[in-house]
Amino acid sequence: MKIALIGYGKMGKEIESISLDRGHEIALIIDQNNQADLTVDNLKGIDVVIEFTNPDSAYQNYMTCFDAGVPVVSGTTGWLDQLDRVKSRCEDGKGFFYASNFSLGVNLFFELNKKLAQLMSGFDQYDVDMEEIHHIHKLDSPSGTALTLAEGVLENHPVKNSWIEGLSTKASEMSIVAKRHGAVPGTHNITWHSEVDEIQIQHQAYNRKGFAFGAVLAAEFMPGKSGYFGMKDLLKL
Ligand SMILES: NC(=O)C1=CN([C@@H]2O[C@H](COP(=O)(O)OP(=O)(O)OC[C@H]3O[C@@H](n4cnc5c(N)ncnc54)[C@H](OP(=O)(O)O)[C@@H]3O)[C@@H](O)[C@H]2O)C=CC1
Ligand SMILES: O=C(O)C1=N[C@H](C(=O)O)C[C@H](O)C1
Repeated sequence: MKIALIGYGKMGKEIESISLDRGHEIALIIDQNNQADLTVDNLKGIDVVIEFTNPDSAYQNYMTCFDAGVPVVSGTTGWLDQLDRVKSRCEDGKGFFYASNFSLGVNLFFELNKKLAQLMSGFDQYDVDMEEIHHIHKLDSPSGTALTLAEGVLENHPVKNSWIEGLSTKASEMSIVAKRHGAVPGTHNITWHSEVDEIQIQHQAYNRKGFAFGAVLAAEFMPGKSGYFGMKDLLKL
C-alpha cells in the first residue's frame, strides 16, 4: 500500500517503522514544516493517509484528504467538537477511521471497564474516579482514552451522568484527574472505592508500539471503504 503520513512526530515515526516492516511504502510525509505540500494533487495515488498531528490541525487535514478522495486513519485527540462534521462527510461517501487509542490492550481494557461499571451498578457503596498520566508534551487533557473510558462508565452506571476534570463532590459526576509527568507513554487507572476497600483496574503502555501497530492495521483495513469506522469494526469486540 502507498501510505501518506500527516504528522511526523513520536507517533508518525513509529508508524513509519511498522509500515515499512509490513511491506508498505511511505509515499508522502507531511509535517509542520511542509504543511503546504498537503494538497489534493500530492495525494494522487495514495491508498490511505495516517494522521497523528495535534488538536488544532487535524480537522483541516481530514478535509483535504476527503477532497482528494483518500481514506483517513486518525489517532489525533482533542478535536471531537468537530466529530459531527466529519461524520456527515462520511455519509457522503468519504472513509474515516478514528480511535482514541489504537492499542489492543486498551481496547480490551475499554470492555473490562464497561463490564466493571455494569457490575458496580448494583452496589452503591462504591464510587468511581479516574486518573490518567501522560508525558509533559501532551497538549490535550483529559486524554482521548480517558474520555472513552468515562463514556464507558456513564453508559453503564445509573448514578454517573457526566465527567469533570479534577475532583468532584457530586455523586452524579465522574472525576478525571490528569497528570503530566516525564516521558510516560500513557497510563489509565479506574478506581472504584468504598469506605472499606477499593478495586482498581489499570492499563499502562510501556511504549508507543501498540498504538502504532493498531493504526497500521486500521490503515490496511481502509482502502476502498467509505463510512465512519472504529476499533470495534477492526477487532470485532
Ligand atoms: N489514538 C492513539 O492511539 C494515540 C493518539 N495519540 C495522539 O496523536 C497525536 C500526535 O501524538 P504524537 O505523535 O505523540 O505528537 P508529536 O507532537 O510527537 O507529533 C505531532 C507531529 O505533528 C506535527 N504537526 C503539527 N501540525 C501539523 C500540521 N498542520 N500538519 C502536519 N503535521 C503537523 C508536529 O510538528 P511540530 O513538532 O513541528 O509541531 C509533530 O511533528 C496527539 O493528538 C496524541 O494525543 C498519540 C498516541 C496514541
Ligand atoms: O498523547 C499521547 O501520547 C497519547 N494520546 C492518546 C490519548 O489522548 O488518549 C492515546 C495514548 O494515551 C497516548
